Amino acid sequence: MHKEAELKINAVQGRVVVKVPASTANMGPGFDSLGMALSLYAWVSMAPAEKTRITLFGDNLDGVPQDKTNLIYEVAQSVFERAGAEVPELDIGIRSDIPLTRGLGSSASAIVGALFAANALVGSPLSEDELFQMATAIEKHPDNVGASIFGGIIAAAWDGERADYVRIEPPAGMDVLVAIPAFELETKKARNVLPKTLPMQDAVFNVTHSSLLTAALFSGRLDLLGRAMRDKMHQPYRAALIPGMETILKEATQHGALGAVLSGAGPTLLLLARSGDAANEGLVAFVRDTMAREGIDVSTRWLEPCLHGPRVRVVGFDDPAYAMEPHQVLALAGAEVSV
Ligand SMILES: Nc1ncnc2c1ncn2[C@@H]1O[C@H](COP(=O)(O)OP(=O)(O)OP(=O)(O)O)[C@@H](O)[C@H]1O
Ligand SMILES: N[C@@H](CCO)C(=O)O
Repeated sequence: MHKEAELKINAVQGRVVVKVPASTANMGPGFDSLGMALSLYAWVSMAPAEKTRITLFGDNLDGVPQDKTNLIYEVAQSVFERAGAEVPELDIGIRSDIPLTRGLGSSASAIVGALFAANALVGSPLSEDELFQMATAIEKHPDNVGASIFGGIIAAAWDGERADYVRIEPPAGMDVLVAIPAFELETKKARNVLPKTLPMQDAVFNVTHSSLLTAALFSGRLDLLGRAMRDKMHQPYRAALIPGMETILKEATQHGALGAVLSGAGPTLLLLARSGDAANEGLVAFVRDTMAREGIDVSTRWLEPCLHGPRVRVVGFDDPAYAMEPHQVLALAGAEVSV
């Protein structure tokens, strides 16, 4: 049992609300390593209860379980177990602007939201690093969870036992265009199409380009992104699952993008562009037209890198918001950018 937890169990008398950013993983060649937090969010509210209740809020959570098989409930229990606390019944509210199974880190945001909410609920006995280690062990790749926890860009490596990372401040003046196809693609399916081994020359291509990309991001060399974001490890194998992707990745820089990649395991495509560039409208049209020619409905959205990780707010018993239903607290949280 975690000693501090013995003293602090149920230290929070109220409801915890956590706001977590979405994330994009890989950034092209940095497979399972490079991630960036995005200005799109999910919220988790959590309070002890007599009987478990899980309330879903918004349009993006269709099919998410509302019983104890829910990912957020399960992850919360792993925090209590680690901390030596017992909170078997929970009142959980979930709201998400991050579409599920689209390559924008919805599962990572749920895991991170659950870890931070449960930890806060029992008095924060686990450090940020412990939460990052747990998140990585659950999600299996640190790029999404690292970005959601630390914000900005992270370069991470996990050897199956410990994950290490360095956070990079995103270069200024860079906007993010996401093109989200109307169809779902589970990470599991998109990993199953990858080969078990790679030709040496492709492995070398990825190591060199991932290093170049990390250094370019670190030093603000936006001019290098188009070439540095090329990949031979996963995108060529996943292209068959996402009609239009190959053309967009190949031609995006001719339409003004700094670089273009598959976001995480897809199917969302992510394009980096200079903020306020006159070419940006044309870039959106190029992406939409290319996908339309393949018969794919796509919704496009401009985002920014998110510079922070989870925002945690405790709604105490005397807070008027405490009497609200979880979804009302989450509606409130959605309106309050400071949460
Ligand atoms: N807020 C949530 N609450 C509970 N479960 C969730 C939540 N968000 C995501 N999940 C679970 O995660 C699954 C999606 O995970 P998956 O890894 O396939 O996609 P993703 O995380 O959106 O994409 P990627 O990992 O490529 O960025 C959902 O089907 C659901 O089971
Ligand atoms: N790095 C992972 C991200 C998915 O969560 C992949 O591309 O499979």
